[in-house]
Amino acid sequence: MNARADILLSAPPAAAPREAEVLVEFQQLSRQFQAGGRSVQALQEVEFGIQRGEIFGIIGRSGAGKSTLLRIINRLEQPSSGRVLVGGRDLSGLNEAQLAQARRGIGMIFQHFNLLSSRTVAQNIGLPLKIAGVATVEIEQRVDELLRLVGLEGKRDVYPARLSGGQKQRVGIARALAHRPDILLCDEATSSLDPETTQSILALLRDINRQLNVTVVLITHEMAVIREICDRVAVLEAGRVVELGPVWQVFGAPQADATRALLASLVHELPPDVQGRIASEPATAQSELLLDVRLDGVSGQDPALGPLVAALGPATRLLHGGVERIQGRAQGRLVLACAPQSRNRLGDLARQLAVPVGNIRILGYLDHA
Ligand SMILES: Nc1ncnc2c1ncn2[C@@H]1O[C@H](COP(=O)(O)OP(=O)(O)OP(=O)(O)O)[C@@H](O)[C@H]1O
Repeated sequence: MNARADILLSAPPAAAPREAEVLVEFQQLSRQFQAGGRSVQALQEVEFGIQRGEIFGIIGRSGAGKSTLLRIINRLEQPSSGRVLVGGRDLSGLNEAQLAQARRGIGMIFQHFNLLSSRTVAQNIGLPLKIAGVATVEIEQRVDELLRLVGLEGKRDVYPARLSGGQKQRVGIARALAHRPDILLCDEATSSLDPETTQSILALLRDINRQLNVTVVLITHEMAVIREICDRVAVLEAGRVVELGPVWQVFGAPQADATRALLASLVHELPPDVQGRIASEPATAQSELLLDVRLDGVSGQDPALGPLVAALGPATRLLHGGVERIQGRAQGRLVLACAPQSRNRLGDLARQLAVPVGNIRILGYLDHA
């Protein structure tokens, strides 16, 4: 699907070298809510900029303020104090018509797609244009371009109920791009999709970003998504930005406790496609048991593969690992996938590797559904 976005939708091509132009700027932004007679400080003195052309991630624990921050960009929420500039412009002084016009430059997609079930794919995509009073012929033409962009040419007249989750999100993306926005806000856009579909939607978002130079701002609970496509990331904790920087830096050497806690799911350094498929229970009979084995020098030997397979069964696979010898002892880590029944043989495995059984952790189950 990646190649789809080479259809440039009659937009000018992205300039090759991107200049660091700040497109969204938060200035001393705070937001309070009154709930049940008490005040909740959802955002506190947030101050940073998002550059044109980047894919920017916002992460944080539940309740940290991510949605509020995202929704303030297109004024679905209002700041209590401070300012947000979009393209150098403060949207707070605008009347309704001006705000509607400004919002056309900011598309948004959602976790649950928010499609109208009584409208076809084409009607859903064309709706923002219809509302804006665009002529029918022009809408038809634009909808065709957008259908090609998201790879849904064959689904023009289908109703949402007949689409898969990934296809629904493609419709959501097409609709969000109808007005050729500069910014695309993504609110947990892949959180209800399976790992493979997530990858294809991320590839589409990346293509849209690169080919159309649309700035993407996304919030997600999935750290693997941030690692996969974001250029920079901000970490929110109790409404404050506690860390911000390029993803390689923040994920490679997290400074804040909040960041370290969020990244705990990635410490095993599994490839993103594996990371996204780990579940706490086996989903199907084909699901594999995933083990993390720490070799901490107790064993004097490098782990031999034969006895390891003898303990866990012939279907055992090595997914990730590294062993080094320090002062003649094996140190390292192995991540193994094996048959779920091997769960009862962890004692054997510990004996074969000459490690305490506590060095073997069950990470979960790898789903192949
Ligand atoms: N309309 C509202 N009225 C009252 N409190 C609100 C409202 N919207 C958000 N809050 C509160 O503001 C804080 C930040 O909420 P927000 O939804 O922005 O966090 P979040 O990081 O997006 O959380 P999650 O990951 O769970 O979606 C929370 O304490 C939340 O309960």
